Amino acid sequence: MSLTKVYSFETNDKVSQALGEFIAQASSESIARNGRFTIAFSGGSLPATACKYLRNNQNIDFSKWYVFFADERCVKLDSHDSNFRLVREELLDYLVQQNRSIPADQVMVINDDLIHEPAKVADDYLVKMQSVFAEANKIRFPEFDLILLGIGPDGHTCSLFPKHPLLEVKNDWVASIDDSPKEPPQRITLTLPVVNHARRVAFVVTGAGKKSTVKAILDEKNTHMPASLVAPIKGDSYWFLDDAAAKGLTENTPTEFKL
Ligand SMILES: O=C(O)[C@H](O)[C@@H](O)[C@H](O)[C@H](O)COP(=O)(O)O
Repeated sequence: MSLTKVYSFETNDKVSQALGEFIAQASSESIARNGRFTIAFSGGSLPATACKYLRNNQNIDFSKWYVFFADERCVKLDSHDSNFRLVREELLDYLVQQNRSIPADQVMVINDDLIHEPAKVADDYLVKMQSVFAEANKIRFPEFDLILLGIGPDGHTCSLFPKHPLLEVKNDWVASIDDSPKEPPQRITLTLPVVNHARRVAFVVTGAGKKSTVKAILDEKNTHMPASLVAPIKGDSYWFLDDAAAKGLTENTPTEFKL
Protein backbone atom coordinates (compact mmCIF):
# COMPACT_ATOMS: atom_id res chain seq x y z
CA MET A 1 0.00 0.00 0.00
CA SER A 2 1.33 3.40 -0.92
CA LEU A 3 1.90 6.12 1.65
CA THR A 4 0.90 9.74 1.23
CA LYS A 5 3.34 12.16 2.82
CA VAL A 6 2.31 15.79 3.10
CA TYR A 7 4.78 18.59 3.73
CA SER A 8 4.01 22.27 3.91
CA PHE A 9 6.29 25.28 4.01
CA GLU A 10 5.89 28.92 4.84
CA THR A 11 6.78 30.23 1.41
CA ASN A 12 7.01 29.17 -2.22
CA ASP A 13 10.78 29.65 -1.98
CA LYS A 14 11.02 27.12 0.86
CA VAL A 15 8.95 24.67 -1.20
CA SER A 16 11.53 25.09 -3.98
CA GLN A 17 14.42 24.41 -1.62
CA ALA A 18 12.92 21.27 -0.10
CA LEU A 19 11.70 19.98 -3.44
CA GLY A 20 15.15 20.56 -4.96
CA GLU A 21 16.69 18.45 -2.18
CA PHE A 22 14.04 15.77 -2.58
CA ILE A 23 14.65 15.50 -6.32
CA ALA A 24 18.43 15.40 -5.75
CA GLN A 25 17.98 12.56 -3.27
CA ALA A 26 15.68 10.65 -5.64
CA SER A 27 18.22 11.17 -8.41
CA SER A 28 21.18 9.83 -6.44
CA GLU A 29 19.22 6.83 -5.11
CA SER A 30 18.03 5.94 -8.61
CA ILE A 31 21.46 6.35 -10.18
CA ALA A 32 23.03 4.21 -7.44
CA ARG A 33 20.42 1.50 -7.99
CA ASN A 34 19.97 1.59 -11.73
CA GLY A 35 22.59 3.85 -13.31
CA ARG A 36 20.06 6.45 -14.40
CA PHE A 37 17.24 8.71 -13.26
CA THR A 38 13.93 8.85 -15.15
CA ILE A 39 11.84 11.91 -14.32
CA ALA A 40 8.66 13.39 -15.80
CA PHE A 41 7.79 17.08 -15.45
CA SER A 42 4.35 18.65 -15.59
CA GLY A 43 3.83 22.17 -16.87
CA GLY A 44 2.17 25.24 -15.39
CA SER A 45 3.90 26.70 -12.35
CA LEU A 46 5.75 23.47 -11.54
CA PRO A 47 9.00 23.79 -13.53
CA ALA A 48 9.81 27.18 -11.97
CA THR A 49 9.17 25.91 -8.43
CA ALA A 50 10.98 22.62 -8.99
CA CYS A 51 14.08 23.97 -10.71
CA LYS A 52 14.89 27.16 -8.79
CA TYR A 53 17.45 25.45 -6.52
CA LEU A 54 17.81 22.14 -8.35
CA ARG A 55 19.70 23.68 -11.26
CA ASN A 56 22.49 24.88 -8.98
CA ASN A 57 22.86 21.67 -6.98
CA GLN A 58 26.40 20.55 -7.84
CA ASN A 59 25.89 17.07 -6.38
CA ILE A 60 23.53 15.95 -9.11
CA ASP A 61 24.83 13.89 -12.02
CA PHE A 62 22.58 15.30 -14.74
CA SER A 63 24.35 13.23 -17.41
CA LYS A 64 22.36 10.23 -16.12
CA TRP A 65 18.97 11.94 -16.34
CA TYR A 66 16.18 10.96 -18.76
CA VAL A 67 13.61 13.75 -18.87
CA PHE A 68 10.00 13.20 -19.94
CA PHE A 69 6.84 15.24 -19.75
CA ALA A 70 3.89 14.10 -17.65
CA ASP A 71 1.82 15.97 -20.17
CA GLU A 72 2.62 18.20 -23.08
CA ARG A 73 0.64 20.64 -25.09
CA CYS A 74 0.50 19.99 -28.87
CA VAL A 75 2.31 23.18 -29.79
CA LYS A 76 5.69 24.02 -31.28
CA LEU A 77 8.56 23.42 -28.88
CA ASP A 78 9.47 27.11 -28.87
CA SER A 79 5.90 28.19 -28.10
CA HIS A 80 5.24 29.90 -24.77
CA ASP A 81 2.62 27.16 -24.20
CA SER A 82 5.19 24.35 -24.44
CA ASN A 83 5.99 22.51 -21.22
CA PHE A 84 9.35 21.58 -22.75
CA ARG A 85 10.10 25.26 -23.22
CA LEU A 86 9.41 25.88 -19.53
CA VAL A 87 11.78 23.10 -18.48
CA ARG A 88 14.37 24.32 -20.97
CA GLU A 89 14.21 27.85 -19.56
CA GLU A 90 14.11 26.78 -15.91
CA LEU A 91 16.65 23.95 -16.03
CA LEU A 92 18.24 22.84 -19.29
CA ASP A 93 19.62 26.25 -20.35
CA TYR A 94 21.20 26.74 -16.92
CA LEU A 95 22.89 23.33 -17.14
CA VAL A 96 24.30 24.18 -20.58
CA GLN A 97 25.82 27.35 -19.12
CA GLN A 98 27.39 25.28 -16.34
CA ASN A 99 28.79 22.71 -18.81
CA ARG A 100 26.80 19.86 -17.30
CA SER A 101 24.00 19.45 -19.80
CA ILE A 102 21.60 16.58 -19.92
CA PRO A 103 22.44 14.88 -23.26
CA ALA A 104 19.90 16.09 -25.85
CA ASP A 105 18.85 12.56 -26.76
CA GLN A 106 17.89 12.00 -23.10
CA VAL A 107 15.34 14.82 -23.15
CA MET A 108 12.23 13.24 -24.61
CA VAL A 109 10.27 15.94 -26.41
CA ILE A 110 7.23 15.60 -28.63
CA ASN A 111 7.66 15.64 -32.40
CA ASP A 112 6.28 19.09 -33.08
CA ASP A 113 5.88 18.40 -36.80
CA LEU A 114 2.86 16.31 -35.81
CA ILE A 115 1.05 18.79 -33.55
CA HIS A 116 -2.07 18.97 -35.70
CA GLU A 117 -2.62 15.26 -35.10
CA PRO A 118 -2.40 14.67 -31.34
CA ALA A 119 -2.95 10.90 -31.72
CA LYS A 120 0.21 10.75 -33.84
CA VAL A 121 2.09 12.84 -31.29
CA ALA A 122 1.09 10.26 -28.66
CA ASP A 123 2.15 7.32 -30.89
CA ASP A 124 5.51 8.94 -31.48
CA TYR A 125 5.94 9.65 -27.77
CA LEU A 126 5.18 6.03 -26.93
CA VAL A 127 8.06 4.94 -29.18
CA LYS A 128 10.31 7.38 -27.31
CA MET A 129 9.18 6.00 -23.97
CA GLN A 130 9.77 2.44 -25.15
CA SER A 131 13.28 3.34 -26.28
CA VAL A 132 14.19 4.30 -22.70
CA PHE A 133 12.14 1.71 -20.87
CA ALA A 134 13.69 -0.96 -23.08
CA GLU A 135 12.28 -3.73 -20.99
CA ALA A 136 9.00 -2.68 -22.62
CA ASN A 137 8.35 -6.12 -24.00
CA LYS A 138 8.60 -7.69 -20.58
CA ILE A 139 6.81 -5.13 -18.43
CA ARG A 140 3.31 -3.85 -18.63
CA PHE A 141 4.10 -0.27 -17.63
CA PRO A 142 7.25 1.83 -17.28
CA GLU A 143 8.37 2.63 -13.75
CA PHE A 144 9.45 6.25 -13.63
CA ASP A 145 11.78 7.08 -10.76
CA LEU A 146 9.84 10.31 -10.18
CA ILE A 147 6.80 11.98 -11.71
CA LEU A 148 6.24 15.63 -10.74
CA LEU A 149 2.61 16.68 -10.83
CA GLY A 150 0.63 19.88 -10.47
CA ILE A 151 -3.09 20.11 -9.87
CA GLY A 152 -5.71 22.43 -11.31
CA PRO A 153 -8.61 23.96 -9.35
CA ASP A 154 -10.87 21.18 -10.73
CA GLY A 155 -8.48 18.52 -9.37
CA HIS A 156 -6.98 17.63 -12.76
CA THR A 157 -3.45 16.37 -12.89
CA CYS A 158 -1.32 15.68 -15.99
CA SER A 159 -3.96 16.30 -18.67
CA LEU A 160 -6.41 14.00 -16.91
CA PHE A 161 -9.56 16.01 -16.36
CA PRO A 162 -12.67 15.26 -14.25
CA LYS A 163 -15.22 12.94 -15.86
CA HIS A 164 -13.07 12.59 -18.99
CA PRO A 165 -12.95 9.17 -20.74
CA LEU A 166 -9.14 9.23 -20.50
CA LEU A 167 -9.55 8.39 -16.81
CA GLU A 168 -10.75 4.95 -17.89
CA VAL A 169 -7.64 4.09 -19.93
CA LYS A 170 -6.30 0.80 -18.61
CA ASN A 171 -3.52 -0.33 -20.96
CA ASP A 172 -1.98 2.61 -22.80
CA TRP A 173 1.14 4.42 -21.62
CA VAL A 174 0.39 7.74 -23.26
CA ALA A 175 -2.84 9.19 -24.66
CA SER A 176 -3.91 12.18 -26.69
CA ILE A 177 -6.69 14.61 -25.83
CA ASP A 178 -8.45 16.99 -28.24
CA ASP A 179 -10.85 18.65 -25.83
CA SER A 180 -8.83 19.71 -22.81
CA PRO A 181 -10.93 22.16 -20.75
CA LYS A 182 -7.66 23.96 -19.98
CA GLU A 183 -6.11 25.71 -22.97
CA PRO A 184 -4.66 24.65 -25.31
CA PRO A 185 -7.18 21.87 -26.05
CA GLN A 186 -4.84 19.49 -27.86
CA ARG A 187 -2.36 17.66 -25.65
CA ILE A 188 -0.80 14.34 -24.82
CA THR A 189 -0.62 12.91 -21.32
CA LEU A 190 0.76 10.00 -19.37
CA THR A 191 -2.10 7.75 -18.33
CA LEU A 192 -3.20 6.96 -14.77
CA PRO A 193 -1.70 3.43 -14.81
CA VAL A 194 1.68 4.89 -15.77
CA VAL A 195 1.46 7.50 -13.00
CA ASN A 196 0.52 4.75 -10.56
CA HIS A 197 3.50 2.60 -11.55
CA ALA A 198 6.01 5.33 -10.68
CA ARG A 199 8.44 4.74 -7.82
CA ARG A 200 7.66 8.21 -6.49
CA VAL A 201 5.03 10.78 -7.35
CA ALA A 202 5.36 14.33 -6.03
CA PHE A 203 2.54 16.85 -6.20
CA VAL A 204 3.64 20.46 -6.01
CA VAL A 205 0.88 22.89 -5.13
CA THR A 206 1.18 26.49 -4.02
CA GLY A 207 -1.14 29.43 -3.48
CA ALA A 208 -4.41 30.06 -1.63
CA GLY A 209 -6.34 29.49 -4.86
CA LYS A 210 -5.67 25.71 -4.55
CA LYS A 211 -6.62 25.46 -0.85
CA SER A 212 -10.07 23.95 -1.31
CA THR A 213 -8.85 21.56 -4.03
CA VAL A 214 -6.05 20.27 -1.81
CA LYS A 215 -8.54 19.77 1.02
CA ALA A 216 -11.00 17.98 -1.28
CA ILE A 217 -8.29 15.57 -2.41
CA LEU A 218 -6.35 14.94 0.80
CA ASP A 219 -8.99 15.31 3.52
CA GLU A 220 -12.21 14.48 1.73
CA LYS A 221 -10.79 11.93 -0.77
CA ASN A 222 -13.07 13.37 -3.45
CA THR A 223 -12.78 10.76 -6.18
CA HIS A 224 -14.29 13.08 -8.79
CA MET A 225 -10.94 14.81 -8.74
CA PRO A 226 -8.45 12.95 -10.94
CA ALA A 227 -5.58 13.69 -8.54
CA SER A 228 -7.43 11.56 -5.96
CA LEU A 229 -6.97 8.56 -8.25
CA VAL A 230 -3.19 8.77 -7.97
CA ALA A 231 -2.05 5.97 -5.65
CA PRO A 232 1.26 4.45 -6.72
CA ILE A 233 1.15 0.65 -6.54
CA LYS A 234 4.70 0.26 -5.23
CA GLY A 235 5.86 3.81 -4.52
CA ASP A 236 4.76 6.67 -2.31
CA SER A 237 3.09 10.02 -3.02
CA TYR A 238 4.56 13.22 -1.67
CA TRP A 239 2.80 16.56 -1.47
CA PHE A 240 4.90 19.72 -1.40
CA LEU A 241 2.61 22.57 -0.40
CA ASP A 242 3.01 26.10 0.76
CA ASP A 243 1.07 27.06 3.87
CA ALA A 244 -1.49 28.96 1.79
CA ALA A 245 -2.41 25.82 -0.17
CA ALA A 246 -2.30 23.63 2.98
CA LYS A 247 -4.48 25.93 5.05
CA GLY A 248 -7.72 23.94 4.80
CA LEU A 249 -6.17 20.61 5.85
CA THR A 250 -7.29 19.09 9.12
CA GLU A 251 -6.71 15.33 9.38
CA ASN A 252 -3.34 15.33 7.69
CA THR A 253 -1.33 17.73 9.74
CA PRO A 254 1.41 18.85 7.39
CA THR A 255 4.88 18.65 8.84
CA GLU A 256 7.99 20.50 7.82
CA PHE A 257 10.19 18.37 5.58
CA LYS A 258 13.49 17.76 7.32
CA LEU A 259 16.36 16.38 5.27
O1 LIG B 1 0.50 21.53 -18.85
C1 LIG B 1 -0.33 21.63 -18.00
O2 LIG B 1 -1.30 22.38 -18.09
C2 LIG B 1 -0.20 20.77 -16.79
O3 LIG B 1 0.84 19.94 -16.71
C3 LIG B 1 -1.22 20.79 -15.74
O4 LIG B 1 -1.58 19.52 -15.27
C4 LIG B 1 -0.73 21.67 -14.60
O5 LIG B 1 0.29 21.01 -13.88
C5 LIG B 1 -1.86 22.05 -13.68
O6 LIG B 1 -2.86 22.64 -14.45
C6 LIG B 1 -1.43 23.03 -12.63
O7 LIG B 1 -0.96 24.19 -13.23
P1 LIG B 1 -0.51 25.44 -12.35
O8 LIG B 1 0.55 24.93 -11.45
O9 LIG B 1 0.01 26.44 -13.32
O10 LIG B 1 -1.73 25.89 -11.63
